[in-house]
Amino acid sequence: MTAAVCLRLEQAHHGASQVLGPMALDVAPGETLALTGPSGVGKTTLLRVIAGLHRRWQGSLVLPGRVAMVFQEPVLMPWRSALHNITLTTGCSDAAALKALSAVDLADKAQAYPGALSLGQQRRLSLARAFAAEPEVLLMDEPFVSLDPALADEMMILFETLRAARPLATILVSHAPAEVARLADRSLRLEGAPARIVATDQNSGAYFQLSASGVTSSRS
Ligand SMILES: Nc1ncnc2c1ncn2[C@@H]1O[C@H](COP(=O)(O)OP(=O)(O)OP(=O)(O)O)[C@@H](O)[C@H]1O
Repeated sequence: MTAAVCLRLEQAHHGASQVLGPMALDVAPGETLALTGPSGVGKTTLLRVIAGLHRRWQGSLVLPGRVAMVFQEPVLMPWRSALHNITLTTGCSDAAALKALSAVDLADKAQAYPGALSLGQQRRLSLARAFAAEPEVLLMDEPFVSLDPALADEMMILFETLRAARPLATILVSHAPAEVARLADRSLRLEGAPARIVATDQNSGAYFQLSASGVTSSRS
C-alpha cells in the first residue's frame, strides 16, 4: 500500500541552528504514529515541515492527500462563529460543517463565537475542523495536553470514533506514555541536536487548515 506520508528529510533549520538531522519517516493509511522525545527536540518543527508551515528544510516529501493539523492550542478565528471557523478554513459546506460539529457534540454552538466557548469546547471545535477537511493525513501536536483527565478521555474517544470512520494516517506528538499506548500503532522517538530518530516501537496493545492535494515537494 502507498504510504500516506513519505518524508526523506536531510535537515531543517531555525535561523542558523539545525534542529532536525537526516531521517526517513513513512506513515501508512490507517496508521497512527506517535512522535515522542524531550521538550525542544524538534517534534513540532517536524510536524510543521510535513504541514508545509516550515520552509527551511531540505529533502523530499510525498503526501498523496489532504493534510489537516490540530495544534496544541485551538487556533480559532475569534471574530467568526464556530460554523464559519470550519467552513472558511476547510471550504466545506454548512451542512458538512454542521455534521462535523454534531460529531463532537457542538451542533448547538454552531453560531457561537470561540470566546463564548469553554477551552474544552474550543478544542472539540478544532478537532471538528480538522475532520471536516476530510484529510488523508492528520497531524496532532499534543492535542490532549493540559486537559483534565475526563475531558482528555472524552477527546480521545472522539478522536478514536472519527478515526474509525476513515483510513487516516495520523502523526500524534505526545509526552504521555498512556496516551501513546492507547492511541498509537507505532511510536518514534526523536533525540539529539540536530534531532534524529533513535527508537521505534510497535505497540501491541493498540492498534488547519492546511490543504494539499496530491503534493510532492522537495527542498534543497
Ligand atoms: N520560530 C522559531 N525560531 C527559532 N527557533 C525556534 C522556533 N521554533 C522552535 N525553535 C527552536 O527549535 C527547537 C525545536 O523546537 P520544537 O518546538 O520543534 O520542539 P518540540 O520537540 O516540539 O518541543 P516541545 O515538546 O517542548 O513542544 C527548539 O530548540 C526551539 O527553541
